[in-house]
Amino acid sequence: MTYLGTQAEDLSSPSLPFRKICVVGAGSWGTALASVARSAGRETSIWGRDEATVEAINSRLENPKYLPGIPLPEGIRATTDIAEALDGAEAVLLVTPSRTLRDICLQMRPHLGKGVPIALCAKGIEAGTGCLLSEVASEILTDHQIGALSGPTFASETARGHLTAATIAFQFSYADRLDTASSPAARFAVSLGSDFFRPYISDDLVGVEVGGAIKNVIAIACGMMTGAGYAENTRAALIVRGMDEMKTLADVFGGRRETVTGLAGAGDLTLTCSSQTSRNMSLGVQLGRGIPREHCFDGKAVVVEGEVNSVSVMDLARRMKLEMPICECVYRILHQGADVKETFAEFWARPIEGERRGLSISIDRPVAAAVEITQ
Ligand SMILES: NC(=O)C1=CN([C@@H]2O[C@H](COP(=O)(O)OP(=O)(O)OC[C@H]3O[C@@H](n4cnc5c(N)ncnc54)[C@H](O)[C@@H]3O)[C@@H](O)[C@H]2O)C=CC1
Ligand SMILES: O=C(CO)COP(=O)(O)O
Repeated sequence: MTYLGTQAEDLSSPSLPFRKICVVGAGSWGTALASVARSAGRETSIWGRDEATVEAINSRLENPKYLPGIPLPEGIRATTDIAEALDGAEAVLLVTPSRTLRDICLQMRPHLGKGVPIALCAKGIEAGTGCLLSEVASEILTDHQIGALSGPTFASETARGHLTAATIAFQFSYADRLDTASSPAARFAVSLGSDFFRPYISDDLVGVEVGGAIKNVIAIACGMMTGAGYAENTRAALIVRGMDEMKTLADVFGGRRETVTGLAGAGDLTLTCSSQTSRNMSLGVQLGRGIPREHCFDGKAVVVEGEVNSVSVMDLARRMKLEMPICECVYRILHQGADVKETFAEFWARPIEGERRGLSISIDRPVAAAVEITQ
């Protein structure tokens, strides 16, 4: 089996799949991942806090609240009891929204088996502390290896069995490097891989997490500009300038730029900025069309990670004196009442600058042209 390294290595021991995987969180992505694990042949449990959802998964093989009409494979055991869900689990996929992470880790801690690795599947940066989610989890679950699973993965598509690729990242310990096949990343990959789900392995946890956290904020920006009438050229430009902001943050945390151009960075950014299946993009489109926030999604509460995370990202950017102008536009519109059209008009009228950071050029534009945008 060949996994990591610049030279292909032949590993004598094959990776051992986890016997039982516990998915914590029975929303759309948690349910889709339980389906992935079960379809790959794993014993699979899923913990959810909603009795009705748990009951429906067990009795009807469906999650009517989050993935209505999508059949789940037989044999997923759903429960509202976290101790029962974690009992005997050799690995955990943690799939509740980013703001709940600290609390869920504390709930899980007494029930986790010794050394069970945990892959975080939420996307974000903790509000207040500016910590990556892996830093939060590592602080609480000190005896467990913490990694992340991320990539261009709409839950409804994955659950329907559409081919999906994702990155599974864990920092590699010295022992992992000696025996790559036994590393948590490799074991998660062989445990989840199937004819429709293709995991790629990475040892750049930070790069993967930064990609996931920033892409949602940029997707809101793309949505806002689409809703406000900007065209495809502008959206493509925004995606790539957004990737530049990912690189800025990856540099600060010690992530790799090549990860930013991989599945969990460019891949997820492209997906999320191209489709209103994305809740982040969709929120942006609605706001760009002038729909007040309280009326977006017909007034329903929907998890929009980029909305909360624009606060933590900007907080971090300010503290570290980083320039992240697109994230700043989103923050100002969402949280300071700035106008969508005026804010993005100002953004595109910034002084001319080098495409690459570090190429130190800043030229004031000679003419301030007023451009009327039409749909
Ligand atoms: N839906 C998708 O396509 C994908 C989502 N993600 C990420 O997965 C994470 C979860 O999102 P979704 O599953 O989409 O959300 P969702 O809205 O479909 O479900 C949220 C789930 O979290 C639970 N929850 C909410 N607050 C909780 C709390 N305080 N304690 C315990 N459970 C709580 C809800 O009961 C529900 O089961 C997010 O960070 C999202 O960015 C990542 C990849 C794909
Ligand atoms: O992360 C996702 C796809 O990879 C889901 O995006 P949304 O949270 O915007 O729906």
